[in-house]
Amino acid sequence: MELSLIGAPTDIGAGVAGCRLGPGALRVAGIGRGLRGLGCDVVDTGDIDGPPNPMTPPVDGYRHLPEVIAWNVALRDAVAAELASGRLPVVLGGDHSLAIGSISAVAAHCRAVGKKLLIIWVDAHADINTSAMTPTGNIHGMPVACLLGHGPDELTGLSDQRPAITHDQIHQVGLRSVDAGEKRFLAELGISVYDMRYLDEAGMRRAMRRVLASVDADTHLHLSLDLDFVDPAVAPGVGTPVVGGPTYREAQLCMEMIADTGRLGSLDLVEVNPALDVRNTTAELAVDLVESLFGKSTLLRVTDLANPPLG
Ligand SMILES: NC(=[NH2+])NCCC[C@H](N)C(=O)O
Ligand SMILES: [Mn+2]
Ligand SMILES: [Mn+2]
Repeated sequence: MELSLIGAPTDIGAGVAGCRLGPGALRVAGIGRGLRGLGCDVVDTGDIDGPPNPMTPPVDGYRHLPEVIAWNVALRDAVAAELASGRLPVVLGGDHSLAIGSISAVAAHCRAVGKKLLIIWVDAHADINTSAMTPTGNIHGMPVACLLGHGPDELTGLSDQRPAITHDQIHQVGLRSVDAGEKRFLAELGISVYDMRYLDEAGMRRAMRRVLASVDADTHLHLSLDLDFVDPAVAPGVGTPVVGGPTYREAQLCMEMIADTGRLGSLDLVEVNPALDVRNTTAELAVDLVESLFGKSTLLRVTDLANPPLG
């Protein structure tokens, strides 16, 4: 597997500063070393560049819109370049607004090469706010809406077509903090959601079996991993923690089941906030999860799409 790490050191879309330090923390936690240890060919392309965070209040429902656009254009181009050279991009965020640029590039690439794109959005939040319904103006709460075509033109138009993706190309897993407007919008759009109630009742395994049911040899899986997905007792270094998340083991199972498909094509690692963390715990957790995602397992397991564990 040939991977490219792309650092995006910004918290431009978040309400709390700190995840601009995420790429450095993930490197210190050994993301490159961990992946090389699994036999991956890893190139660290360094950090992309963008405007500083002015920490100003929202204007017309968006905080830092021009700066969010600039970061996402730069990231879109960096992700597109790695995909074009046949490498799997691993975005080291940065806040979750970066998924707009990252997934816009991935969606265009999949159309160009004739692959089916499926996005697994693993998060405590739905991130599907619009300027009309956002309680904060923070654009890290809006990337899913933008990718589906609901948002400012500069953010909905970053792919080869608008919208970048359709509602049937995304599954959301782990949700437990969804704003009132977002609840209505998710239902109206018919988005596939495996919230904590579902995970409590059916378990991570059954949820992921459903998420991955349509995956075949032509599928490109994109994982957008917001570290606030995991319970804050395990992942304290995030800007918008929500109690009652998946355990370490449940998060690992989610990653292992994605790994088993062999179809992971791109990855966002976002919302690690070292300024709020405890001894880099959350970045180290992220590296652990990523290792599982790229095939680390306790035993030698032989798995394939037609023959998944436990049938
Ligand atoms: N990527 C995130 N951590 N998003 C948190 C969003 C929180 C809240 N729903 C908002 O729109 O402000
Ligand atoms: Mn979140
Ligand atoms: Mn998020």
